[in-house]
Amino acid sequence: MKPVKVGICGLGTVGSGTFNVLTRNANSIAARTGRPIIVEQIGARRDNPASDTSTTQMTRDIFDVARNPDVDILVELIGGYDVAKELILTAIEHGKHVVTANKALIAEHGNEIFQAAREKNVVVAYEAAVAGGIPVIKCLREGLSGNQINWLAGIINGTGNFILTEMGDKNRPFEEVLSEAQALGYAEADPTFDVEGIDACHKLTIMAAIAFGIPLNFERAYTEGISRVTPADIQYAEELGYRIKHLGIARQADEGVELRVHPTLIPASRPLANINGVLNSVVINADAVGETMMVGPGAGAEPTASSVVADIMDIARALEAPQTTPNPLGFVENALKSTPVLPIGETLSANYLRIHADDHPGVMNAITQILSDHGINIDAITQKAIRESDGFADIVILTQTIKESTLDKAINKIEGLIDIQAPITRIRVETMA
Ligand SMILES: NC(=O)c1ccc[n+]([C@@H]2O[C@H](COP(=O)([O-])OP(=O)(O)OC[C@H]3O[C@@H](n4cnc5c(N)ncnc54)[C@H](O)[C@@H]3O)[C@@H](O)[C@H]2O)c1
Ligand SMILES: N[C@@H](CCO)C(=O)O
Ligand code: NA
Repeated sequence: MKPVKVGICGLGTVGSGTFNVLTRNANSIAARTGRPIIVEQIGARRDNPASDTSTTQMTRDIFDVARNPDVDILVELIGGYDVAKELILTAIEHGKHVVTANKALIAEHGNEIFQAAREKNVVVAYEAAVAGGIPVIKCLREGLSGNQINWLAGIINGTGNFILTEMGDKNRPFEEVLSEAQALGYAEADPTFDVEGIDACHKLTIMAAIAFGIPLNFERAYTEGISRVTPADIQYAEELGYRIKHLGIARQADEGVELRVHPTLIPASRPLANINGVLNSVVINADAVGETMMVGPGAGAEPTASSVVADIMDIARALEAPQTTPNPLGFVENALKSTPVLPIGETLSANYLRIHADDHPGVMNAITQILSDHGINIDAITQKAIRESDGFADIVILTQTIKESTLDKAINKIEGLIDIQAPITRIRVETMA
């Protein structure tokens, strides 16, 4: 049988993992797709000692791969924006199908790339872009396609979850854990994407588009990272029966869609609160199925390659039995809705507040008075022992559900009190996730 020919661009962590899985499992892959899949060419700046590519055609110019008439599927694993986008558009222009793990590119330029693919009747597949090895794109686009999705929430950055877990369990310093995540191949080329929530927001944007049938809306999503979460917050949350996780949340609300990424207090008994280390997990709540949860490795060479290879195999099967090219978001052309993404101020949630305050009579009263003036109910309030020689103590408050913009006003007022050290730490609480 005529083989399906793949060109891999980028031979780093994921590129090398993909080469290894494709070659190691070649027999079982062929048995499943009906055609052998071979790596026809690799575009890379240098060899990678993790892969034996000595018998594979190599080029230093990745655009050779995009133009190679023998390549059926181009696999983009170089990362980044400009060159990766040009590479993918060139491959599409040459009639090639594309597989990518590049969530940044899909979230920010996917609308344009998908349009180009539609015009050329080729597939752009990106399972590896969201939650690494967890087949969550397939789950949303195929397995749950008969449902109306109500909300989804996920731990979708392995590096961030690894850092929060190690800081909480072993009290390890932030920088040390980040360096370890980089050495293990989990972190993005620019690790601020992991730490400041940008990577998670890319993934959330992609999932929300498939879940709600809306275009990719990265620039409208709200993003907050984990860099301001302290070991004290982790400990106080624990004392109140919560864990702090970095979540991406997409919810269908009455007036639009909520899209937000931020540290979140989750009741310790909820499944997502117990997803630790580099593991990712996504909970999906939908009208017919109810609630489903997927868990698995969200980063790393072979877990990510597992998804890249599955996309290659799907395309190989489609080449064997041609059908209408599937829309990358799973909705037919022109069926995407223009549902607005709600500004963060319009969203509702309960909140954890940590207020560093001068420890003298009346402070607690002044704070609770401001909250009450804004109609904010308090679920719990405690003053912690004085931690520092300045005589200041932490006051920890759990509010009931309130509109974000109302709480912003109250926080602003509290930060204006003379006895308060600004800024106040605020972490949203989710009990459903
Ligand atoms: N590492 C993971 O766990 C993981 C998981 C999911 C998705 N991703 C995504 O996969 C992609 C690749 O990530 P990675 O971790 O393998 O990165 P990496 O840095 O390990 O590999 C990228 C490789 O591409 C090469 N490259 C870059 N530009 C090139 C060019 N112009 N010509 C030739 N080679 C070029 C680099 O030299 C490097 O070897 C990124 O988009 C990333 O976001 C990574
Ligand atoms: N840097 C990403 C890689 C997987 O997308 C993470 O840590 O989750
Ligand atoms: Na995935």
